[in-house]
Amino acid sequence: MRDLALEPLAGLEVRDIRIGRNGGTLLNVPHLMLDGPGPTLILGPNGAGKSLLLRCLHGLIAPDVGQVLQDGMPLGARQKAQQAMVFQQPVLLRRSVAGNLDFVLRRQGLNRTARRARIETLLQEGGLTAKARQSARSLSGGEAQRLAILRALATGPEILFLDEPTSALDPAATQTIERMVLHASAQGVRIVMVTHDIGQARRLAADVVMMQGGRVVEHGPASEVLDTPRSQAAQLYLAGGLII
Ligand SMILES: Nc1ncnc2c1ncn2[C@@H]1O[C@H](COP(=O)(O)OP(=O)(O)OP(=O)(O)O)[C@@H](O)[C@H]1O
Repeated sequence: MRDLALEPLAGLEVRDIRIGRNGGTLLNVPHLMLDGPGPTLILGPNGAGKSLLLRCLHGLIAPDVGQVLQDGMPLGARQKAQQAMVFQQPVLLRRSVAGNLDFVLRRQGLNRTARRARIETLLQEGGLTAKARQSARSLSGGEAQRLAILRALATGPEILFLDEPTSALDPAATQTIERMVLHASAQGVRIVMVTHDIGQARRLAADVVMMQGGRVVEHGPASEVLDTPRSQAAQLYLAGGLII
């Protein structure tokens, strides 16, 4: 486990990334630094470029120009191996709940005894102990998302990206996942999460990135961005105005 007193969270920096398609700009971020304690919540209307930014940060998409740096180093295999991502629709293997976790732990080279112990801890963290032998495909939406998060955490990431992980879930399931996210954050994992839910941003975020039209229109402490937004785009979005 990371010693939080000695070791700061892994930092992310965006340097002038741009993505264009068919003559239009999908993403244009001159600079963005995520080096605070987090969690960072990315907010904005549909099509604002939130998922694209997340995918760039995770190295799933290479920008046309520009760079993403992790702790000052360009994203390479080593940096990507320190990151994990959870999608809106959890992607699970056709195995048991425990089998899904065992799969990633095996790839990390853990022996059988170590894997068992780690699986037990993870299942407890996610409240899935009773479902260990059940097929992952038979889980409810909230349970499946919990397992997806546990599997992402099983790799021991320094950075966890989450793309609207609770958008299809009810308040109770959302609350469980928010607790898991905050727990991971407290353990020293940098959290970068996309949401449409302003309440969720208030509950979780240390800092908020507000996006519109492929651009970051505001980034700052959650209280500042959510309570006293400077940009008109953020003011409208937070007031529930229709941004078309
Ligand atoms: N591979 C691609 N090719 C072309 N256009 C794309 C591609 N991926 C995303 N886009 C476009 O880029 C824009 C931003 O998409 P993105 O998925 O990042 O939005 P978002 O803010 O996450 O929206 P939502 O809240 O609806 O998920 C959209 O107009 C989308 O259609």
